[in-house]
Amino acid sequence: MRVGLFAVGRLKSGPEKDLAARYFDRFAKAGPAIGLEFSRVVEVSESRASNAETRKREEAALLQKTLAEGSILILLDERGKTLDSEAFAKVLSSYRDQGKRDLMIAIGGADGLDPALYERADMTLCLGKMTWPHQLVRTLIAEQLYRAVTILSGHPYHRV
Ligand SMILES: C[S@@+](CC[C@H](N)C(=O)[O-])C[C@H]1O[C@@H](n2cnc3c(N)ncnc32)[C@H](O)[C@@H]1O
Repeated sequence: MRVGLFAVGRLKSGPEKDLAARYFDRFAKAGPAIGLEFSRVVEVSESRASNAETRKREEAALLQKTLAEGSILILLDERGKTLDSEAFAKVLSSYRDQGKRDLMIAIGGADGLDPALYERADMTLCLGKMTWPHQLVRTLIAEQLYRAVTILSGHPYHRV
């Protein structure tokens, strides 16, 4: 199963971008052995429309364009479902075992994500009840993807 990320908001070169890239790279190297491949990071600029509803709708349209048919869509949202790392790993392996080909994880911009996406989404995932800036969210989810691979492959990176 191919796993990708859609992010509203571009990361400038710098430590946040480097750290996220480091975990995506580790995921890309370790994932194929257990049937998880890194597909891509799609980042789009925040819409410049004058009201939040329009901005979110425009950003959602860009996300919809990137979704392959039948893709699993996971939205990141502080009001979503909280999972521990083992449970998140199980979610990924369960979609993989169902034969899903693509999974996309989406991070919203300053306004959050468009309500229509919540109807389309397979899951809304919370990375803690506090609100994080999108730059940090990218690194957090990249690390959890890599951690999930280590959990599923029995690698000692993950210890409890
Ligand atoms: C700065 S936040 C936007 C907050 C916005 N006020 C909202 O209501 O969604 C940017 C994005 O980061 C992600 N995000 C921030 N905190 C999060 C958390 N605790 N768990 C999951 N995703 C989070 C979400 O995708 C959110 O759309």
